[in-house]
Amino acid sequence: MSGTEVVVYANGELLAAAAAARLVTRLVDLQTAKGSASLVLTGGGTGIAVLEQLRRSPARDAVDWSRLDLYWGDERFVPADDDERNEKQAREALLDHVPVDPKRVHAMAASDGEFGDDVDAAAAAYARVLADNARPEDHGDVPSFDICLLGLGGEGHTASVFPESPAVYETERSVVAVRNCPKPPPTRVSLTLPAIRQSHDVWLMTTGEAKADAVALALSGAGEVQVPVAGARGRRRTLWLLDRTAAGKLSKVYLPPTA
Ligand SMILES: O=C(O)[C@H](O)[C@@H](O)[C@H](O)[C@H](O)COP(=O)(O)O
Repeated sequence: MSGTEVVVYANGELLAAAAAARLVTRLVDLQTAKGSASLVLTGGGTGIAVLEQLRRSPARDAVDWSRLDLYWGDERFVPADDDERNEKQAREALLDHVPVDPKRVHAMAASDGEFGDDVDAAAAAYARVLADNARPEDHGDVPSFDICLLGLGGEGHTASVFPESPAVYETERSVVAVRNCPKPPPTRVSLTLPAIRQSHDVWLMTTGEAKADAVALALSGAGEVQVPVAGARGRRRTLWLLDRTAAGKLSKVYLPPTA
């Protein structure tokens, strides 16, 4: 049974810097223990801010970037050079500045890629990428990601899994196409909650008062259909990294003791 932990930071910038520091430490520990590590990246302002802080970190290159397997939790189904692409934002923020192994960077297809505008084919192809990278000890078609980074929306979405959406009801497939997404761009590819739950660690990172209700609902036992982020749990650990405003509606038990 995984443990849920909540850490609250004074502001969003401190959250991003601290999350980047946590990532360096955790990735180095994993690589020391087992020779490699796997990390699922997220889109969104907080997720990209963490990558930017990681690029600027003096400890950045303690990570052996050549032994890191990189995936995405979701992707906007737009052309590869579209600024809305999570992959493009991640490359500009970090990946183009560190010596990752291109064979170990597993991006989701773009709408001008090999599948054209067929978002279902793009989703199915990514499911095959996950299956190809799963090992026997993963007991299925999805790797047991070491760390899955996720953001969340004010109505409780995570990745591109939205409340009451077809994606949130998916129990079999690991990756699905998302259409008419409430958050633009409207067409996306996303891991499903069962795939996210393959992760050893899930880190939920968010800031801002607009997220406070979703955070409080998810941490007070809300169901995943209405609050999908409530279903984003790690097998070993579920870590919530929040700024004070996003934590503003949590019961005192989660908040740091007042100084
Ligand atoms: O591709 C996406 O849009 C993200 O994966 C999405 O799930 C994001 O993480 C949240 O919407 C939070 O975004 P913000 O951090 O910008 O609020």
